[in-house]
Amino acid sequence: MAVTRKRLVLVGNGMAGVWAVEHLLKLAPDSYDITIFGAEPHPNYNRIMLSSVLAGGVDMDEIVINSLEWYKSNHITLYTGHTVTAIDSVNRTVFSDKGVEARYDELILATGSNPFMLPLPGADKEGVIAFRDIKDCQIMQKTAKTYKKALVIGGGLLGLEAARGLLHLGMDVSVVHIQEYIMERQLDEPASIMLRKELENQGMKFLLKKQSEAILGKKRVKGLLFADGSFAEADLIVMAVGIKPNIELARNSGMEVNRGIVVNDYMETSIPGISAVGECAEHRGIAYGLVAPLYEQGAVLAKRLAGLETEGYAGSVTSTKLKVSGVDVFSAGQFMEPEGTRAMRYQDEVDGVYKKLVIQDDKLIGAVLFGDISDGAMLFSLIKKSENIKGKEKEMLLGFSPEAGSSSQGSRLEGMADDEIICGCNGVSKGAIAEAIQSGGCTSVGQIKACTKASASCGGCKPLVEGLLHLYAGEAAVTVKEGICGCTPLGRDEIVAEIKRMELKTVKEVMNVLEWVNEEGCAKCRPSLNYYLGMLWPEEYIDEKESRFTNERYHANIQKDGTYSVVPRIYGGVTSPADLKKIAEVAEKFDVPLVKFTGGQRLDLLGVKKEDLPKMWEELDMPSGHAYGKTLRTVKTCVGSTFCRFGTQDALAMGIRLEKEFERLNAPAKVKLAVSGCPRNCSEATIKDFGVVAIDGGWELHIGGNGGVHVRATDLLCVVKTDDEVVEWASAFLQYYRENAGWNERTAAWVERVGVESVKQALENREERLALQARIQTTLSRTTDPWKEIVNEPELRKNFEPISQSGTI
Ligand SMILES: Cc1cc2nc3c(=O)[nH]c(=O)nc-3n(C[C@H](O)[C@H](O)[C@H](O)COP(=O)(O)OP(=O)(O)OC[C@H]3O[C@@H](n4cnc5c(N)ncnc54)[C@H](O)[C@@H]3O)c2cc1C
Ligand SMILES: NC(=O)c1ccc[n+]([C@@H]2O[C@H](COP(=O)([O-])OP(=O)(O)OC[C@H]3O[C@@H](n4cnc5c(N)ncnc54)[C@H](O)[C@@H]3O)[C@@H](O)[C@H]2O)c1
Ligand code: SF4
Ligand code: FES
Repeated sequence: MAVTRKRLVLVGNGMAGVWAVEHLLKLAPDSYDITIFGAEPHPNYNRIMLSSVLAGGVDMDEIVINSLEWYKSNHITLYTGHTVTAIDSVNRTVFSDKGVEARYDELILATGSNPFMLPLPGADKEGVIAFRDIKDCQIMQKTAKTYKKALVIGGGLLGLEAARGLLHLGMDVSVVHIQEYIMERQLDEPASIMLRKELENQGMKFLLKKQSEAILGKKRVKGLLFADGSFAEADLIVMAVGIKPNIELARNSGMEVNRGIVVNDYMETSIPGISAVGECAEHRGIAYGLVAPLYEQGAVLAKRLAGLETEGYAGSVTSTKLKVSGVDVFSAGQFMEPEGTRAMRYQDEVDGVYKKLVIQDDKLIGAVLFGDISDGAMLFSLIKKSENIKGKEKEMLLGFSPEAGSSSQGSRLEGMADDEIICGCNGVSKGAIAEAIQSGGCTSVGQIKACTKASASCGGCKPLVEGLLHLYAGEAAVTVKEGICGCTPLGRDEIVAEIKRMELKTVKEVMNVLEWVNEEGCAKCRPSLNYYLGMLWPEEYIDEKESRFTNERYHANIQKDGTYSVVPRIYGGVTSPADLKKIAEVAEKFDVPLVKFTGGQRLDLLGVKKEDLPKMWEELDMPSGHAYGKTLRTVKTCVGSTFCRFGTQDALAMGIRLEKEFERLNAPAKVKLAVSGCPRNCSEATIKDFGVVAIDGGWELHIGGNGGVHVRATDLLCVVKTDDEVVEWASAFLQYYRENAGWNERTAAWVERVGVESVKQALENREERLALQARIQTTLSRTTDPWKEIVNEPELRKNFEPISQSGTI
């Protein structure tokens, strides 16, 4: 006997509704005759990816999720370009604006949201648009061909992604934001400031604390007037100031509505037979504006419509990732430290990294990451699981260690339930990915992406997808080599080789010739190119100061309160009464709040105002200790044979000689040395990048050590007899590291990656060593003391003057 199918009508051919239908078809393929109405003239597409279309990463035809063929093969009647204008819930019928009527047994409303348009005088002028659909995207692409100036109102996720896209299209873009800092709904102040600076580096401008008052122009927009009387020119205004759920149809049909269409845990509205899902739905007082919740809602709805048991929808914890190439920002859960919570922060201005974790009752409830978001997906999973994290807080803040990380991540992934969502953007569960690997034969992230769509949108889930690949494919997993950042598919070695081969001499030239995706580059590639060019062309390359981080630009370490610390060089940790007096006098004169000995045997003057830096350096008249940059930091020594009864060699003289030899050396990452006068090793030389330990009749030379978060003991490189040999080997090692490591790669990670044997082999031939030594000498001969340079150069001193209102720290 033929089964009678029920009639299912979906209003809204967008991501939420069609996903629920797709899921239903999997659970109960023969239960319903399905009709879909969509106001837009397209099949269902990935709205998220409009940002990537605008920014040039993806073509419009690549963002279609369900082709017309899909609707056909699933026997779905599709009415595109039809807006449903009325529902007769008594006779269970819907009516479209083009005269189509459709009867239903079950009706799903998935009408999404409308962009909120500020009701400003002049908002109806030509050139004033939102950013919500394909049409808006096409208008922006067309406008950029003839017009120059764009204003984006709203510095939230959407506004910033729109602004980045418009920059890519060649427009001059300013973001008008009502608050003091951007993305305040997702970020705290430090992360927001770091983000703004990075976007400014990419060419975006900001008008902060601006209340828009009127849009000026005749037929077409000419500019925007602000409440403070100021004015900004514009040929295009994009409003991105939030969204409001599209509830008109529901309201007019007598359904209970609030901000959204009110639904219960089973996505049922107040009228029997009518459900709502996605951005239009309000569940327990929340109407979401992201895709991840709609997959969770859609799964519950599909189960119920399929007649299966479901626990119901309990609400979603959300995370966001800004989709701007070259900028890594992540935010999840409650990031603003509500009462009864404690926060842990990590800020590294040298590498441009900021992390904040918010903890309540030993559970992670929120996180903000900037610069390094590789742990975002893992942290988000912990937030969702509400797992007890006592004792693991530091590991989480400082990053799941690369060595231990794979195994600890592996066990975490193993412990995840099969239905846990790994890719929030595309609703892909752990089980679906595992199946793609185990049954589908996927052996790379690319194949998993093609097979399941996981990692195809914002890319935030990629570390987890990679983790699952390694977990289930083991040695068969193919890790595809990645570019140094989102601006290029080229890796470090290819870039260095091309710079050499084509004799590229400036950062801009490298970006142009090697076809960077972002013309301006990003916080990762700009400083690394600056380093590679300086390393390859030491005699002609002029360092690009703007490619360096704050600390290296100001030659002082920025502190959490925005002041700086000053560390003069004290060779080998040996000072004199005269120098100590000078330091004390300067500290007193400039009211330095704290004077402290560092772990590297120097004196740190903390809490110095930026404008005082040049005057202090002038009065100190000592070389910079480079306590801030990717360069030689300190050479720690013990007293050695000069005073110690165990000492076999003069560790002090050796330490001072090495520090004088290599001070100011530019390196891929910071470099620390130490010299001990006997194997008791009081200067801890075996956790330094280059450690020298005296033995009877000579020196042991050690490499690749590290203290800090991921402690690594050194490997023994060789044993030498004379002091000159120590310097020769140290020179050769440091230059070989400079020429072969990736930017920002400490010697410990580098030695681990390439293997100590390969380093030994590269250095064993004396001729090679001398050639390396000659090259490091060339580099060192070009360096100057940065403090002196600034003290003697009035133009450079100006950079330290107090900042203007829109200036940066
Ligand atoms: C540019 C952009 C980038 C985004 N990036 C992200 C991101 O990175 N991550 C993230 O999580 N979220 C992102 N979002 C948000 C995400 O796209 C939405 O959360 C998601 O699309 C909501 O899906 P929905 O189906 O509820 O609504 P929609 O996608 O808006 O779909 C609703 C559909 O219903 C149609 N419709 C409305 N009323 C009627 C009617 N009466 N009759 C017929 N059809 C009707 C509409 O035309 C629309 O096509 C982004 C949004 C935009 C605009
Ligand atoms: N990467 C992503 O996850 C992503 C990307 C794009 C859009 N989206 C989603 O799309 C939706 C829309 O994004 P959105 O950024 O418009 O919404 P939003 O509500 O997140 O941000 C709007 C921003 O506009 C600012 N604003 C409000 N009124 C203003 C005014 N008069 N002048 C200047 N600024 C003003 C607010 O302070 C806020 O920061 C959101 O739900 C968002 O989550 C997500
Ligand atoms: S390392 Fe040896 S020489 Fe140096 S202080 Fe310690 S015991 Fe003395
Ligand atoms: S979470 Fe965005 S692509 Fe997977």
